[in-house]
Amino acid sequence: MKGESGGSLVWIGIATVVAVGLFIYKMRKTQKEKKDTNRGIPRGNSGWPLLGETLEFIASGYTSRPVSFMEKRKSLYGKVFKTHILGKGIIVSTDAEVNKVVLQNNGDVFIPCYPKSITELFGKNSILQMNGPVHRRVHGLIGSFLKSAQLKARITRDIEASVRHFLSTWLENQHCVYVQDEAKKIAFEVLVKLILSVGPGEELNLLKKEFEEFTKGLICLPIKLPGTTLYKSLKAKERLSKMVGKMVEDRKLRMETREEKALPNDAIDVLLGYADGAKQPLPPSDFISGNLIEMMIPGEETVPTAMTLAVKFLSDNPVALARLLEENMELKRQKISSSEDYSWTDYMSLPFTQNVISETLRLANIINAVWRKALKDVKIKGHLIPKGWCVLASFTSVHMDEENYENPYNFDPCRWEKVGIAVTSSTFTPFGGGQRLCPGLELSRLEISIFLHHLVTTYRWVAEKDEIVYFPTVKMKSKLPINIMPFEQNPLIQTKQN
Ligand code: HEM
Repeated sequence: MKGESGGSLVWIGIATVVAVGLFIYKMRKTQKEKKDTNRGIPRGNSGWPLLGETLEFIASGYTSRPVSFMEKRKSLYGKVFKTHILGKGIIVSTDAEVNKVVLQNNGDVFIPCYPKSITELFGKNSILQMNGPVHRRVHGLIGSFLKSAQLKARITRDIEASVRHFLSTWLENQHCVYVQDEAKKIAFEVLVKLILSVGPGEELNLLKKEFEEFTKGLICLPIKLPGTTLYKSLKAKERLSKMVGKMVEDRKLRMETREEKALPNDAIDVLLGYADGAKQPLPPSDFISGNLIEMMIPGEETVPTAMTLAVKFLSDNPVALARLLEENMELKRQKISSSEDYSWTDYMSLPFTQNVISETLRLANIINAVWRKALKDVKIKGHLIPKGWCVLASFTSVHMDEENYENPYNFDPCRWEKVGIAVTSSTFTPFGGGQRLCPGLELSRLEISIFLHHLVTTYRWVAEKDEIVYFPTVKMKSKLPINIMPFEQNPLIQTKQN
């Protein structure tokens, strides 16, 4: 009896301490929030001690409406609010105008601030962590290379070759293929050729193997102990750096002995030309190889995801698919009758196809937001973002806002007919904006366009049931299996020919 009552007293004591602790914490929090609101810091909730609102944030990523976390807070506090996620107090903006100001004030007011696993893996030389003149120089070099006329003709042929090659293997696999895997094979091959001039073969396979291990660590717990994802990922990055570093060193030697200055052939040449005109010393090889490895990420992540989701949305929307097919068949017929090769412009001027790509990028939200840190106190539309705070500019919220898009959850490529081919605007930012606007924007559109053209004019397909998952990155849960049959059996085409 005595023992039991003693035990109860201990529990009552613990409960009292916890209750008093929580009361004091809540009091302090309320006082701090009042002070923050008086200063002009957006309203919001910092959630539980240490955890903040992280669990709710992550849980929303596992639902079919990942934007629900933002929507709930937007309805309580307005379009710009305060929260505490992933170990940081942050200000979230779901407002297109605020996002625009954040994107356009890169370097002097805002600098990128990414989760620890990403900064750890990318290292200090990453373009995502560069600022000021070095960033402008590297961004400019990559951007002009990707837009150069000489590259446009070559890359169009390279993408066509990869797409045709992989599509031709599809019927070998008992007519069932996983679109996500196939899209990764195509996009990685294209990008590695563009960046390192490495074509199909053993070297490419080894790079792909190491690269897959490396990207697994991009979003994971920041624990660097043997056996953890981050540790394995860092080891893969070391091996990749060795391989790519050797290619850079070989190229440097070849460049030194070359008499005439040639136009850059790949991204190695581009970054080795860093010092040209800028009167700066050549950056060390690990700077160059780190940036080259980083540039390969869209080959494994963003571009294949866009290709896969375009197939998913089209499979669910036969009317849009029929219009896409009609437009692409017309181009194919023209090319067959004139015996001309396809050009960059042929693919980029297919209006409905480009609208399908815009709508896919809007609805898929592959890069759902960018993270920035304020270098000084900044006031945007009356909201104070204090020095040192992070701001998350949510692209998903803007893309899924009824104020910006009618029936935002519908896949409707026709909505873009009113605005023309959308590149980027304050309410459409799949490729970011301002000084960090993605330099691979046009290349991505071209690649998706070539893939869709050859897919719809080569095969018809029936997609198996699958769903999109949004966390940690956008993916198809079962890699989007489809059952394909050759184009001749396509009833849509037969109708057209009759
Ligand atoms: C559908 C495909 C793609 C999407 C959705 C995408 C999206 C983005 C976004 C949102 C940013 C801005 C990040 C920020 O502001 O912090 C960005 C930056 C960047 N992207 Fe892409 N991207 C894609 C494809 C590509 C491709 C194919 C390449 C290159 C070969 C590429 C290279 C880059 C680079 C180098 C940056 C860094 C720019 C800088 O910080 O100055 N991206 N991308």
